[in-house]
Amino acid sequence: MTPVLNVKGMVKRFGGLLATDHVDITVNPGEIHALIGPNGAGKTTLISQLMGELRQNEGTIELDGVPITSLPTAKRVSMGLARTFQITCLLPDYTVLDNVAIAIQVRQGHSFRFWGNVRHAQELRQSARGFLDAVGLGDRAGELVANLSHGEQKQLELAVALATKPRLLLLDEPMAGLGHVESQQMIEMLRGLRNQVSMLLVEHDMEAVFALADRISVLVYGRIIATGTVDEIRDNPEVRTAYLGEGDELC
Ligand SMILES: Nc1ncnc2c1ncn2[C@@H]1O[C@H](COP(=O)(O)OP(=O)(O)OP(=O)(O)O)[C@@H](O)[C@H]1O
Repeated sequence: MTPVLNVKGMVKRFGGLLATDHVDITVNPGEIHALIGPNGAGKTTLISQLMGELRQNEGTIELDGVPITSLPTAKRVSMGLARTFQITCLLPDYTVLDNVAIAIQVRQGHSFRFWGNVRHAQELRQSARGFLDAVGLGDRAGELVANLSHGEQKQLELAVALATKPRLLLLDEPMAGLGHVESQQMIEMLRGLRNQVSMLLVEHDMEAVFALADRISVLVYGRIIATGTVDEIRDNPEVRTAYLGEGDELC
C-alpha cells in the first residue's frame, strides 16, 4: 500500500537549533496519524515544511508516491495537500459562504475571480453549501466571518480546507481554544471525515488524540522518539518520561 504521505530523513536547522532531526513519518490511506510533543518540539515547523512554506535542509516528501519535495505550496495544494492553522486564517469581512467559495475557485485554478457568470455562481454556491453542511455550518452561510464564535471559525476553517478536495489534511491544533462541547463536536466532525481524507493531526488535547488517532508519533526536540497505536504510546515509558516527566499520567 502506497502511503498518502511519506517523509524520509527530514532535517531543518534554524542556526544552531535542530528543529527537525531526521524525521521519517508516513500517513496511510484513511488514517488519522497524530503528531504530539511538548511546546517547541517542532510540530509546526514540520507541517510548514510539508506544505512547502518552509524549505527543509535535507529529506524527501512524497504524496501518493509522487515526489513533492521541491514543489511550491500552490502546486502541493493542487495535488491534494491542505492545512488548517493554530490561529484561524479566514477572510473576516466576507461571509461564511464566500470564504468556502473562494477556496473552491482556487482549487479550480482561478486565483480570485469571485462569482463570475450566473450559472457558475450557482454551482459554486451549491458546492460551497455542501462543504458548510459537512461541518455543521449550513445555517450560518450568510453570516460575516467576523461575527462567528471561535468554535464556528474552526469549523469554517475545516470547510475551507475540505473545499480544496485534499488527499491529506494537515491539522494544526484544531481543538485550540475550544470549550468542552465544541471540542466534542470537532472530534465527531473529524471522525466523520476520516473516510474522505487522510489526516496528520497535531494536537495537545490528549482526549482528542486518543479518541481519533489510528497511530501516534511523539516528537521531542525535533526527533520522533516513538510511533505506535494509542495503547502502545500510552504505555511507552520513554514517551512518559520525555513528554510529561517521570510519574505523570498520559491520560
Ligand atoms: N523561524 C524560526 N526561526 C528560528 N527558530 C524557530 C523558527 N520557527 C521555530 N523556531 C524554533 O524551532 C523550534 C520548534 O518550534 P515549533 O513552533 O515548530 O514547535 P511546536 O512543536 O509547533 O510548538 P507548539 O506546540 O508550542 O506550537 C522552537 O525551538 C522554536 O523556537
